[in-house]
Amino acid sequence: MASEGKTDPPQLNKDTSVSTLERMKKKRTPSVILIGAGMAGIAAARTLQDASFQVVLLESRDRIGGRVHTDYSFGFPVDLGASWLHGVCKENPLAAVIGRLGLPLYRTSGDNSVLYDHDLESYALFDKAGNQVPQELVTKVGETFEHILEEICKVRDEQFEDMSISQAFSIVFKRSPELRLEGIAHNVLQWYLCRMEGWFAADAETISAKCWDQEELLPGGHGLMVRGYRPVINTLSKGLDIRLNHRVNKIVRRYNGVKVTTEKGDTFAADAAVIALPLGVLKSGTIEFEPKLPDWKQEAINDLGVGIENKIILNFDNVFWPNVEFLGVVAETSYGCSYFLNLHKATNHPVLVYMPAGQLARDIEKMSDESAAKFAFSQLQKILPDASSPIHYLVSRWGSDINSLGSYSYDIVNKPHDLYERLRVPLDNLFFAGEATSTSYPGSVHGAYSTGLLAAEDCRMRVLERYGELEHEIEEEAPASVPLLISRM
Ligand SMILES: Cc1cc2nc3c(=O)[nH]c(=O)nc-3n(C[C@H](O)[C@H](O)[C@H](O)COP(=O)(O)OP(=O)(O)OC[C@H]3O[C@@H](n4cnc5c(N)ncnc54)[C@H](O)[C@@H]3O)c2cc1C
Repeated sequence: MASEGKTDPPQLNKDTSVSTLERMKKKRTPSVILIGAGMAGIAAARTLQDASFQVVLLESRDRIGGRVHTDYSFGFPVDLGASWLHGVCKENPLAAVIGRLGLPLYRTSGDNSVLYDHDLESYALFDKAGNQVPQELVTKVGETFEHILEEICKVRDEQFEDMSISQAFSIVFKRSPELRLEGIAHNVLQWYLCRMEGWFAADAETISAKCWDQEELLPGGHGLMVRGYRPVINTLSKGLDIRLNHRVNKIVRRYNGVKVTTEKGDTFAADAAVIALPLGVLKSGTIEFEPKLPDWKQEAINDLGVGIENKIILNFDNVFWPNVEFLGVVAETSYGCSYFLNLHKATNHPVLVYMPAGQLARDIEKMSDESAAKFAFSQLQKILPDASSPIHYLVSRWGSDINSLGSYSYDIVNKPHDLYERLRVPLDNLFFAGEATSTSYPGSVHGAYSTGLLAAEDCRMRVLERYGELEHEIEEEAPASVPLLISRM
């Protein structure tokens, strides 16, 4: 049992007879400690509790959900963290939960598109003087941007060494000077780059050209969770033993179990632990592991990238902007560009969401909330000089929040894509989950969810195997054995 206090899991004496041992094995309920009550930790806890494990979930914040954070202070839900379901299709690991809850989705893009694709989305882009960029030009530059990305794939396939997306851009421009656009078209191209940087929460100078497209894109396009992500978290966490304000700072692993200690000195012991902490927290070195993590695991933590994207949510008393999904300001550099998601389209509430990423997000985090909101509003005034001031605002700080220390993971230049898998691989009775352990869907909610399920299953198998219960389970549940398909006799 995972118990608070200074208890270790039961130790077996050397002279324990086999029959006593057998009885102990049968009597004990397998136990697990989950660390981090984000989507991954909650998914793992739910699965293990449903598999009759004794479960305790330790969470450092005074709330659950982690980087899923729906705020209700405006009188309606708005997401400060994740807000899209990437891949509105039945193959999405979260589709069943979302479907069962009847939660509405608002699609902002079509099949097989990443967020910076232009199809199906409606944009209104403006220059710094407030002149709207003609729509044909926006579409045309969008096509050029896609063409450049195709050329980037050719360039990187020819080279052994990795390079950044911005280096790859330069090579493509040298080879095909006609793709290097001028004037306002150049600025629109920078805006597309700015959207791409938002997707990775990182600057083009750091994103790997070899790996930028390695994640798996589910079909169905991207759907905004109209009522926020919170109902999903609430449903999955029902009935779990969650201890809020429990910041873990030490994890000890022994052959017969794990011991987890919090900042306040509370100790929990169990057969196994699932670590579902953000990559940024693991990178910070604030969690002591005993014994130390092996080099290959520590390298995965060090070498995976973690980017920053934030949201500055502006609530107005009326809608005075065009009826499009995205409003954007184009500029000479991607750093100078900006965009707003028009939540009014999806939710009917007069809300615009400003979303800076990479260095810009880092710079804005240095400001007070008030200054950050003013900055976002000043960007809006470039488009609409007569814009009325927001009545409320919310500002996220995912980069400096000690509970996240970053928004989500991405592939940095010169580092292999298999780092996600290395981060996931268990160490004895320690299992790892979280978006940064997902090779297929890193940086997403459904990715975090599926890693939680996977870690739970690995944990269940290992712990039950240890107690010899897996054999019984298999005997009981699958009496008629199905022959294995063996291709070589
Ligand atoms: C601004 C933003 C926008 C995003 N947009 C989208 C989107 O539209 N769609 C999408 O699919 N994904 C999006 N994402 C990514 C998505 O939110 C994450 O991939 C996912 O929520 C991560 O879940 P997780 O369980 O891996 O980590 P987390 O949700 O971060 O959970 C980890 C938990 O560990 C806790 N913790 C930290 N330190 C400790 C400690 N020492 N002891 C105990 N607990 C600790 C944290 O408080 C947290 O609750 C976005 C993220 C951000 C920040």
